Amino acid sequence: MIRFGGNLVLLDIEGTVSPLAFVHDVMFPYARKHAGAHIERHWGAEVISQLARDAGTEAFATATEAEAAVHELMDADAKVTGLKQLQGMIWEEGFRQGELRSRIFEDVPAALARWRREGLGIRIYSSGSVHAQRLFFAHTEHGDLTTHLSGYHDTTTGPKREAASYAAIAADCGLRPEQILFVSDLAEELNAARNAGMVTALAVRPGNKPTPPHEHPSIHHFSEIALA
Ligand SMILES: CSCCC(=O)C(=O)COP(=O)(O)O
Ligand SMILES: [Mg+2]
Repeated sequence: MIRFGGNLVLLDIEGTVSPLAFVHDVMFPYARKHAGAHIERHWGAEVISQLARDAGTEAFATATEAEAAVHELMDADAKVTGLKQLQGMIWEEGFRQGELRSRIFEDVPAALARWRREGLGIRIYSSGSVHAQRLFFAHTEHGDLTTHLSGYHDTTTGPKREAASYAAIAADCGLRPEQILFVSDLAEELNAARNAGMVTALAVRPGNKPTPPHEHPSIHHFSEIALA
């Protein structure tokens, strides 16, 4: 049990709120399958230029070349801004057409409601774009959960393994880092958050990869987070 005396819970998505398998076996394949057609429809858009920068080139000569770059970046599970924005745009179509519905762990809706009742702010920090995060929480198997959330952060704030990103989030929240509890499945992200001064907890969820030795308290269920 974690007794938290602060003001805001900051949550990662993959491996914390949602099973790793859902993101990797449903959402990523959906983006991969529709990338080519999406790139062709949005040829010339800023997201394609950003994608080219992510891929280390000035510009793509053809949509086929851009699609190949998407596949290569996705093979490496690259958490880069252009790819994440493009994925978000593709998922938007899936969510709106009812082909995608976010799978989240059973304890999440009740915990979000309880924390909000108790006066805690709840924000998300994920590599997925803010646009994708909003869609993800608006279309869950448990309904629209966005009413519980007070803010969203993605890689445009900074990489998730750098302390400066967490300092920037705290500043954006108008809070000191120690007033924020960050929950993630990755020790590297938690180390960065702790280096910025945040309180941390490792989410141990079914299907997560084993975590190397670390010094963060572990939780298996969000009911293990209680107000001090
Ligand atoms: C909006 S759900 C998709 C999440 C995503 O694209 C991703 O890479 C997962 O990263 P996280 O930081 O949530 O572990
Ligand atoms: Mg994660």
